[in-house]
Amino acid sequence: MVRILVADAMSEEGLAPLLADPTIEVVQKKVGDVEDELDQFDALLVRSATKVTEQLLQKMKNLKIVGRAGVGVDNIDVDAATRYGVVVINAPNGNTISTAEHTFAMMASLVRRIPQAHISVKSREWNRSAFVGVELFGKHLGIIGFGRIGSEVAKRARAFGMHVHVYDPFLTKARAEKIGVDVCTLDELLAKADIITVHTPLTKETKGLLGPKNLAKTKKGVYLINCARGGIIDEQSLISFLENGHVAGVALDVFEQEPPGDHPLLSFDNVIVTPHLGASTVEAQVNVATQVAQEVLTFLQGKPVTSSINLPTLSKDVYEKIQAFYTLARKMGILASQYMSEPVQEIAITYSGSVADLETTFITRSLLAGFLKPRVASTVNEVNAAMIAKERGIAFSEKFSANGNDYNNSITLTVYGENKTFTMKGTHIAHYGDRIVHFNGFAIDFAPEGHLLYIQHHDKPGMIGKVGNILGDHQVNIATMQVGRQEVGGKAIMMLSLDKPLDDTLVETLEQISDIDVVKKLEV
Ligand SMILES: NC(=O)C1=CN([C@@H]2O[C@H](COP(=O)(O)OP(=O)(O)OC[C@H]3O[C@@H](n4cnc5c(N)ncnc54)[C@H](O)[C@@H]3O)[C@@H](O)[C@H]2O)C=CC1
Ligand SMILES: O=C(O)C(=O)COP(=O)(O)O
Repeated sequence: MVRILVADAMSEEGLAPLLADPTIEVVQKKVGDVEDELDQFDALLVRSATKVTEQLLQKMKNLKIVGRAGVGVDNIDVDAATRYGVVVINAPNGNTISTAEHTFAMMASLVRRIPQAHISVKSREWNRSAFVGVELFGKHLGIIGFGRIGSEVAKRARAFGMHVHVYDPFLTKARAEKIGVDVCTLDELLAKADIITVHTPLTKETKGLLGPKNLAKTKKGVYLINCARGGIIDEQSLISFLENGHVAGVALDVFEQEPPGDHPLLSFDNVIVTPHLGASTVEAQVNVATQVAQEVLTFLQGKPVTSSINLPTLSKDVYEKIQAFYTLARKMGILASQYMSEPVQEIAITYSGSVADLETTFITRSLLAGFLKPRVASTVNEVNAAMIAKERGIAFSEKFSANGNDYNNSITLTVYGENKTFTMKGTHIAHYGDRIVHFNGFAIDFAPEGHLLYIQHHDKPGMIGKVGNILGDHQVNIATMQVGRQEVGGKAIMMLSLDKPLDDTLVETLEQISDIDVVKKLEV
C-alpha cells in the first residue's frame, strides 16, 4: 500500500484521483501529528506552510516524491531532496490567474484606500475627504519578474490604460516584443514607475532586491506591491521609507515570517495586507491539487513527471521514445559497476545511430544511477545520480555519432578505473530486447538480465564442459550461454545466464580451473 501525507490544506476535489485509488492511503494531517509514522510515507504533498527541511527529509526515509500544490518551492530544501533522491514537483500554472487577480485587487485597493475606507464606514464614520485616491489610468507600472504571473498582471494593467515597464534578466527579446511591453533595466524601471509590483521567485539574488539602495532610486510617492514572497522587498527598509514618507503606500500578501505576528509594518495606515491569499481561490486550489495529484500518480506508476524541479523535464512523447534506452542504459551501468569492482574516475558514454537523436540526459542519468547503485549505501536514482557521481569524483561525458556501427542504435560505455579500463556496447532491438554486443573487448551477444556468470579463459577445447560439469554437480541450471573470443587459441569469454544466483564458494571453485583467468558473477 502506497502512503501519501497531505500536510497542508488542499482541495478534496483536486485530490480525488488519489483518494479514489484503493492501492493508496491518503493521510491528511500536519507533520507534527504523524511524527511516529514519518518513515512510512512514499509521497508528501504540501503548500507553503509546511517547511520541507533536511531534518524532515531525514526522518521520511521512505519518501520518493514531494508535491508542492503551488508555484514557490522556497519552503522546500530542494538541494537536500536531490541528495536524498527525492523528486520535487510543483504545480506551476494552476494559480497564475488567481495570483494576478489578487495583485490587481491589491493595486486597486492600495491606490483607492479601500480597506481603510471599509474599516471607517464599518466604524459608523462617513469621512469621504479622508479617502481620496489616485487613478490607475495613465500611471506607470513597473513589473519586476515577468513570468507567468507578471505577464498576466501586465495584460490587466494595459486594459486599465497603464504604461507597463518590465524588468526580468531572463526575458528573451522575442517574447518581450511579442507581448509588447517596455523592457528596461532595473534602474530605468525604478526611475519610471509610479507603482512597482514584484513577481520573482525568492532566491539568493532576489532576496532584498528592493532594499535601501534600490528603494532610494524610486520616485517619491511610489506605491509598492508584494504578492510574490516576503523578503523580495526588504521589510526593514520598507519601514524606513514609509517613515520618511518616500513610499506612499504598500500592499503585502506575503511576509518574511508567516504569520508576521506583531510586525511593525502592520501599524502603518498606508500598509494594506492579506494573509498570503494570492492562490486562495476555489479555482486555483482545484487546479493545483489536481495537477500535483495527477503528477504524483504518474510518478508512482513509474512514468515520467512533467513539472519536476530537480529532474530534467520529460514529456510523455519523449519518454516513450527513450524508454527502451533508459532501461538498457540502467542495465549497462549495473553490469559495468559490478565488473569494475574498483574505484573509477571517468565514465564516457557514446550514443550512436538513432539513439543519438533522442533526449539523452535522462538515459545518461539512468546509466549513472545503475552504475552507482551497487556502490552507495543511500538511495540513488535519476534525481541525484549526477550529483553523487560528482561528489565521488567520477566525471562523465556524452558523445554522439550518427553512425550506429552495424546497429540501428548503440550505447557504448567506457569506464576508466584506477587500474584498468572497461568497455561495453549495448543495443536495443525492437520486439527482441536489449543485447550486449561487446563486453570487455570481446564481441558477444547476450541479454543483460538475471543471474549472469562471466568467465574469461584461454580458448582451449573442453573449457565449456569443465564449467558445465561443476555447475551441474551443484544443481545450477544454465539457461543460456554465449561465447566470444578475440582469436583462435587466444583469450575467450563465456557469459552464462543461470536460473539462480551462484554461491561465492562456487565462484572460488571455478577460479581454480586452470586456464580460467576471471570469474565474475553479475546480477542485473
Ligand atoms: N502570493 C501567492 O499566493 C503566490 C505567490 N507566488 C509567487 O510568485 C512567484 C512568481 O510566480 P510565477 O510567475 O508563476 O513564476 P515564473 O517562474 O513564471 O516567473 C518568475 C519570473 O521571475 C524572473 N526572475 C527570476 N529572477 C529574477 C531577478 N533576479 N530579477 C527579475 N526577475 C527575475 C524569471 O525570469 C521569471 O520570468 C513565485 O515564485 C511565487 O513565489 C506564486 C503563486 C501564488
Ligand atoms: O504557489 C505559491 O507559490 C504560493 O505562494 C501559494 O501558496 P499557498 O499554496 O497558498 O500556501
